[in-house]
Amino acid sequence: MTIQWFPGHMAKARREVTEKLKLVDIIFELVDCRIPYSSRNPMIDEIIQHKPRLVLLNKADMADKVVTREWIAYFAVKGIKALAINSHAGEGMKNIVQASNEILKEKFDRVRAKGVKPRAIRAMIVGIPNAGKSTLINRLAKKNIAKTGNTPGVTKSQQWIKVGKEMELLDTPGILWPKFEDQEVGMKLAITGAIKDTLLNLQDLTVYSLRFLERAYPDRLKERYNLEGLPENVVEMFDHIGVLRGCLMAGGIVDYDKVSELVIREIRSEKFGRLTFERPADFMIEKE
Ligand SMILES: Nc1nc2c(ncn2[C@@H]2O[C@H](COP(=O)(O)OP(=O)(O)OP(=O)(O)O)[C@@H](O)[C@H]2O)c(=O)[nH]1
Repeated sequence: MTIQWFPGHMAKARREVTEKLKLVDIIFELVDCRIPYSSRNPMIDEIIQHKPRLVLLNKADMADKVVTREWIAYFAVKGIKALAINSHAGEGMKNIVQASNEILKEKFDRVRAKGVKPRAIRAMIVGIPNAGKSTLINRLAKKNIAKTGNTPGVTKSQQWIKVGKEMELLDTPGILWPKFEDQEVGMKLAITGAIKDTLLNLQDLTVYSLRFLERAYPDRLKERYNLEGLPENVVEMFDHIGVLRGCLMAGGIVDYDKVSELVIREIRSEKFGRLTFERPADFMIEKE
């Protein structure tokens, strides 16, 4: 199921998150570590306002480690604590509890100062479809409560899940829409699997991805496709890959659809190693 983000659905999603905000002390804003800008909801600051938040850079196992550190520093400059996590393998889970305690320390110290023993921290996860919300809930809960899937939009219908003694997590995450109006953002959402390929032209996505690799990871691209230099024209690159990998039609003509499927599959299956599709330096002047 793909969520259709019509204006009515956006308003409903916003209302639901705003309602749940009242129940919690802290928001876990889950984003994809490979696209920390593009996988954020465009209205997130306005929606969560002054509620304390922790940004969780999920799928860090697939992202470029060097760039991940840059993103953590970028958020720190904005006064926002960000952590790299891998919900799939359960890496970074303890850090989430620890960081939440630190963020809420003043608030809970005030309660303690009145002689009252503070209750557990209440948290909720907010993110765009396919960010890994259900996977993270299951990891924090240490058992399979939420339903997961690799198709965007499977998270369904609330109770509190205990995360150790110190935290309680809402079992239903807040699902918000991505910034898909921007075509480049759309490309990055598609290449990381946050939106379905069928929403875009696969050859366009491949051209975008090859240009990205040329710019950001030229050596990996050259090595993968035995390229001595980088062709000036992207069609030449398609032809080269097509011949090299046998993506041909009758008569030896290169099949651009097959080349596209191959390149996209290889990027997604980490044949180019860990990739991050955007760097904080690109966003120093806020686009929002
Ligand atoms: N490699 C890797 N994969 C992850 C990680 N977290 C989640 N995934 C995968 O990402 C896909 C989406 O995860 P879900 O937990 O279903 O995402 P969701 O945000 O609940 O998705 P919706 O229900 O669409 O809102 C699944 O295939 C997960 O296995 C991670 O840290 N690393």
